Amino acid sequence: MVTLVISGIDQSIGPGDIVGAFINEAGADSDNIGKININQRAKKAEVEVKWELAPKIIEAMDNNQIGGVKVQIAAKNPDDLIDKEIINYYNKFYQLVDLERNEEIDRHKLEIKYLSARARQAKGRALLNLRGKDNGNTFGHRPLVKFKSKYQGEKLAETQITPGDLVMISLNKPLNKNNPTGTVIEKTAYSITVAFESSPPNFIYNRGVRLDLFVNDTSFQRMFSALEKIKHPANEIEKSKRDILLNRKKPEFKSEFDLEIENFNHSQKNAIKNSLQAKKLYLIQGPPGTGKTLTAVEIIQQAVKNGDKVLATADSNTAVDNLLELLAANNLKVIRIGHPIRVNKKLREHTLDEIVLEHQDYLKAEKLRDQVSDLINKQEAYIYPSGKYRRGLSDQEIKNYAEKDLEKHVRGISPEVIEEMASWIELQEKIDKYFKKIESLENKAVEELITAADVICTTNITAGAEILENQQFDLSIIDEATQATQPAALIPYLKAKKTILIGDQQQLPPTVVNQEAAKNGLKISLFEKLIKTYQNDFSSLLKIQYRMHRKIMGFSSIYFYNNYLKAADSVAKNTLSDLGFQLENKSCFPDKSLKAEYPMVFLDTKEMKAEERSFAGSNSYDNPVEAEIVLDLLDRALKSSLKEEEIAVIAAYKDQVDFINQHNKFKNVEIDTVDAFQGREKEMIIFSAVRSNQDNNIGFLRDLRRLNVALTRAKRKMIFVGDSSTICKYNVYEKLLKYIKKSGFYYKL
Ligand SMILES: Nc1ncnc2c1ncn2[C@@H]1O[C@H](COP(=O)(O)OP(=O)(O)OP(=O)(O)O)[C@@H](O)[C@H]1O
Repeated sequence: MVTLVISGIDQSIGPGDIVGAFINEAGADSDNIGKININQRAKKAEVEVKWELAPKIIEAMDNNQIGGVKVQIAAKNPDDLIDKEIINYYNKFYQLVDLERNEEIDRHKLEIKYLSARARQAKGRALLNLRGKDNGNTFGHRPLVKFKSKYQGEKLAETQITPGDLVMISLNKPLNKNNPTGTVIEKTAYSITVAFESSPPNFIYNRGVRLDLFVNDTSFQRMFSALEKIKHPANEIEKSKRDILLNRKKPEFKSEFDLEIENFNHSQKNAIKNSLQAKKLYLIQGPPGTGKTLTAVEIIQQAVKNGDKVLATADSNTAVDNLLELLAANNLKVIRIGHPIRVNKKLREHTLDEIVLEHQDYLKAEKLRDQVSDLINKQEAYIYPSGKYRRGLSDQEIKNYAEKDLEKHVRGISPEVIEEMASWIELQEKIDKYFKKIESLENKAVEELITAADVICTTNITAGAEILENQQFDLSIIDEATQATQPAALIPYLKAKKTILIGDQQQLPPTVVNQEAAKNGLKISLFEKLIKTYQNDFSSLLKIQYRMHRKIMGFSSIYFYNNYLKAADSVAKNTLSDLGFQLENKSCFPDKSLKAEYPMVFLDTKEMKAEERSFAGSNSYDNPVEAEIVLDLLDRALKSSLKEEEIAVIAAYKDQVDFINQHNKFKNVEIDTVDAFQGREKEMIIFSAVRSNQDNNIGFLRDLRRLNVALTRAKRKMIFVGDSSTICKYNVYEKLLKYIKKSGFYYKL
């Protein structure tokens, strides 16, 4: 039941009139109507009606008459009229985003609250005793402030705060909710420069301000806005995309058309063609190295040829830049939107902030800015009409008195002061006009550029930025779609008539910090949700990969891709020997495992004492013996002519990454976690599984998507180091071991 509120009734109206009107005018049945409460004093009545009938009654009765009296009628709670499944979706994701938001805020706030300022500085997440100085404007006239130590010539403390981070500035009260936030755009040993969206409060120029790494709340607000659109779609596009999301409507195809494309393999062509023929939605699953980005760019190019306006997004700035680089190389009219500091330097010329600098209207606005600054200088010569001087006179009154050429004081203000204030006010009026003109010229320039572009390239979150608010697109294409949470991907999804999502649900899902949010569904990407419904009719799989030797690919193909994945001829047989890699034929284990003829290797520590360790208070693990094995392998490989840049070490746990890093002497060998390596590749990868215990506990190695990512980063050689007696108690790892024993090299240390 839904409660409807009828307003405007008078004393003559009783329950019978209401029921009668509902039956006669709205076709209701008396069974559909429940309790009726009339409040004569408030001239209102509350009536319970069946949910299905409520919209019909509102439509028929609002501004209609009951018992000859005109009434208004609406739902007591408008959300009650929305379908349960829509409200449930909205409520669920609203709560999950809220949990995530609070977790991020709490983490920072807790640390700010419980750590002393010095301790937080020592952790690298705060800088103390600073002093801000105006440093002009940059990028679209965002005010810039440069912070240095308040002690002249003193270096800043070591910090993890880097350009692109969001920081909060405070003076004595780091938890005050009105503290301004800004983006770091430059950092040197002596200074850190922050761009603000609007003029920051004056206190930041005091001595002794503090700068803290903080949360980017805008991201969360944009996700909330996208969710609001699910509940209240503002147009047909949002409504139809919402219905597809919730499986209330099928996406459909347009009529067939011929497409001539070269240089793409069969599965790519298929995906491109289907994507172009899809009316509202298409999903492309691209296993590692299968040309997802290249396929996306071809779709965009074809769509633009057909006159479409395209929004191209991904979750991370790096992935957006990858798209941008290819799009720009294909001579498309593309604009990158986002803070230039977060855009790769090579590609900054494509950012809106740079392109706008050449626009006629923007140049005009710049000239006006010069003129306005002259006016501001002039204004300084006059008395500012503060309360003390104006004594309650309004601007207009001051101007009127000045015109009268007064000879006497007014309210104790001398005629000279009145005249000065009037001059100040007149100049201010001119300045305001100039600024209005400047703003409208700048807005016009930005709008013209965005309207004229074929492709707008930005992150999922920034697709929700204000400057794109009124833009609608024919197509939005979301790369890396399995790494974005649903509320983030909904932002570009809801902005276009059609959306193509490209990703791989067999690789790592989005990062979610709040455990409850993760457990309740925030880790399930939009791609993963949609492919469950639309896999058969509206998705394609890319089947040829251009990265790995076929034996490196083999296990992943069998286990994660139903054996559909094939290695392109150009890579299928690539080994380390093609890189001029040579070994002396020694029988030590590193040499044996580095032999080019074995692309896939398992070094088993089960008979060694190679136990994992975990430090109190840490939920991470390291394994010093495995680390030593890894370092031996590195040493040998580099002595045998492999380059440091060609090798990476991936460890399953952060503590192991840190441990290996501490003992590694090769600066350019990258050592990192699986999660950090998603989307990357190297000629050779050494993987340290870390877990080795009596309880066969393998922790988050149980998420097999992590295993899939780890196994698919190497082009020519993949060495797996681990304790089979712990990890191979799990079926997949046992199968992996069997696979390597059969088609690679297995060695018991
Ligand atoms: N049809 C093709 N013919 C030849 N090379 C191709 C083809 N398709 C893709 N490639 C190559 O494969 C490599 C991987 O392509 P791309 O970066 O687009 O893949 P991806 O699926 O996005 O990779 P990742 O899994 O790392 O995200 C690139 O070097 C690309 O040039």
